[in-house]
Amino acid sequence: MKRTDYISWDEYFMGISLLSGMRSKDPSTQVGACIVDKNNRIVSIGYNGFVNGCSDEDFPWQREGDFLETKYPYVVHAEQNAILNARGKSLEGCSIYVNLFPCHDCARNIIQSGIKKVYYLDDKYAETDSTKASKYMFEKAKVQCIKLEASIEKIEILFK
Ligand SMILES: O=c1[nH]c(=O)n([C@H]2C[C@H](O)[C@@H](COP(=O)(O)O)O2)cc1CO
Ligand SMILES: [Zn+2]
Repeated sequence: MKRTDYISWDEYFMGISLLSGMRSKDPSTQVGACIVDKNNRIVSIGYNGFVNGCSDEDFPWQREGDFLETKYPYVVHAEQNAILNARGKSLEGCSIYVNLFPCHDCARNIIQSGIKKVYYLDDKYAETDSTKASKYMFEKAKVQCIKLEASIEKIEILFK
């Protein structure tokens, strides 16, 4: 008889996004993204981090202050890293799993890459203009946004 406590596809892919987000050095918000094709094959993964060549030792993780002294001009968002990590492979008809609702810049890139579904968990910036713009564009571009209700509280990964 088969196991009954196995994780669902949604839990698996969102779990991979959350695990990828654990690689992020951002002290305030860790985001992970996992792009999956129609056959449930993982096409690409990413998390938020500074651009190549810009070391975490030299660049600031600050949120406030002079723009150039904050993380914002230097950090690549998880969704965009996932899209770029696909290295030009077609993402047409794919889905993206991301633990935080995408900002307007990620939304533009998601739409242009041909991704048709966005699965997310948290929408903590729902009140911002950026998120409002994302939702408006997703709606117009017919990209479906699906909030995954946490069916399980945690997934434990044991190394021993
Ligand atoms: O779509 C997104 N994808 C993504 O990777 N991020 C990252 C960029 C930053 O490192 C962090 C947001 O930082 P903060 O919550 O401190 O403003 O999350 C943020 C968003 C949306 O805000
Ligand atoms: Zn973004």
